[in-house]
Amino acid sequence: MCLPALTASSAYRALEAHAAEASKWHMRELFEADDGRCARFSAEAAGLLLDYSKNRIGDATLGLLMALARDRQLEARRDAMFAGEKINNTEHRAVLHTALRLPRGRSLIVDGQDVVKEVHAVLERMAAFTERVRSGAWRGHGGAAITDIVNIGIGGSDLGPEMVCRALRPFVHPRLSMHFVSNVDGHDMDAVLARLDPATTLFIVASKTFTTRETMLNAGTARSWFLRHGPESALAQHFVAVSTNADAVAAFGIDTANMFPFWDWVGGRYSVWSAIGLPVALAVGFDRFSEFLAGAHAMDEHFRGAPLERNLPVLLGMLGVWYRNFLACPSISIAPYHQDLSQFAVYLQQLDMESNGKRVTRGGEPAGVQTGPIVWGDVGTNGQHAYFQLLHQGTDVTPVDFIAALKPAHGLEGHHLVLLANCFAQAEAFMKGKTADEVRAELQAQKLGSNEIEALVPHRTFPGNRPSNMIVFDALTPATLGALIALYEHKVFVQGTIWDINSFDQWGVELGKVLARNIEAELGGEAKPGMHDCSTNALIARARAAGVR
Ligand SMILES: O=P(O)(O)OC[C@H]1O[C@H](O)[C@H](O)[C@@H](O)[C@@H]1O
Repeated sequence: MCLPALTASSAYRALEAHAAEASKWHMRELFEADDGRCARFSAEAAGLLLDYSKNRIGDATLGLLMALARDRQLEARRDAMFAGEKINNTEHRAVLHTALRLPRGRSLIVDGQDVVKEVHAVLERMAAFTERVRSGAWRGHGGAAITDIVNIGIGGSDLGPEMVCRALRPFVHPRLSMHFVSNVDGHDMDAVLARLDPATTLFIVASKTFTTRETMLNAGTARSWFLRHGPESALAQHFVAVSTNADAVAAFGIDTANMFPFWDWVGGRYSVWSAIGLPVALAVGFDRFSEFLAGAHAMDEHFRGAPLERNLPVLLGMLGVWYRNFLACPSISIAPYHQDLSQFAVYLQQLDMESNGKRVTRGGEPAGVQTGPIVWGDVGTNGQHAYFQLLHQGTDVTPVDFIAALKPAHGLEGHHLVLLANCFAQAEAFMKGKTADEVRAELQAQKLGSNEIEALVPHRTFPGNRPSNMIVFDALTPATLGALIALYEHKVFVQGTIWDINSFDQWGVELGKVLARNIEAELGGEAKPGMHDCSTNALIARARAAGVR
């Protein structure tokens, strides 16, 4: 079932040899020599255009990358995921976020159950519930319509719905304010509760396991706060749950009639398409939520059916492999030139780094090559005035994904033109750079003396040859956003397949959780301070002395 070592594959070795050659190329020259480069290195699907021409590649590079993808059985692996095979081998689970966006009427049998039927049964309940809340038919205990919705969840039970609600801001119901509390830090809950009227607030407790310490503590605090203002009999009007764990939901005191289920084959970081997306459906309405699912489904169909050479997730994924494994790039930066995508990089951090931050293969052998990159970024143009300096002139090469909508959702004159100009200019500057001769000519025109010119030349020279992808779409709609997220989900899958790692478990988050439980008991005085290292012991003692509780 596991693949042979990646470095042993002839396609990998051919790419190593090719990289030695390709690292001598400069993209400026590649563009000068080839007018057809942009047309050849662009592809379109599900409303997204991917222009990947500003990458350090030639036709041979792509040929070799696709050979590597085939060598790693990408198509068979992809089909196994879509078919519901238990590809999450350390948890013996299928990986079926793609089934969450299958249209009604399709069928997919997993363990004897038609998962599409189950999915649509929950979607129908979500549709009915969201309609009642949005229309005002669902009322708080004082008889008034809901005005504020607070999602309490963390990780995959927070990042997806929060990012999507922000991204679809222009579509949000005018009566509804959306809030997201994730951090166990009481400052988070405190700041949100201070703005709420308990009589018109609806809490969604969202947790796949319904055991996550942060979420349970925050949910308990929210419930106590509510009970200080409203009767216990009204809890059901103000608390609903989203989970796979009905017993724990009932034990918490939420009527399971007010629980929206999902399934163990939905990974937390892939769950925004499930009932975890309830805040999205409430905010923008069920029809828009359906469009969001349809956009992702369109990308699924593309990923399943398009030839590898024209396949957006495959291209994005294999370009990432090229930089990670052959050109030694440790991180990638995400630059959405769209304020409503302000949470997109944070969302991708969990999607990518929790999926591919693995050091062993599915068979438990050392991965043997670098795996998932560090993912970071922020919206443009803000990033330009913060960290783009390092991207232009730092010692590491960081590939950038630019993301831009051609049409804004606002009518403010002039802004969008300046925004897009900056986006395109940054990508051009990364690619072209500025040579020493260009700097000299510029400074001579300013009549600087030759000594000063020579002193400034190294500082003002840009090496260029810095890669970027440009992802462009017409406007940020539910459908486009669905396609965009699915594009990155499948990109992560492509890379996990090449590296032969399990992209769908996350054992790395466990150790800290266990240690925190121990220290929690010690800080609370329920357990004697344990035999930690002297640093941890001293920190515990200091916090106890400060009276932490
Ligand atoms: O939804 P929950 O079960 O509360 O889990 C919330 C999050 O916490 C875990 O520690 C995992 O790292 C995440 O993958 C998950 O999304």
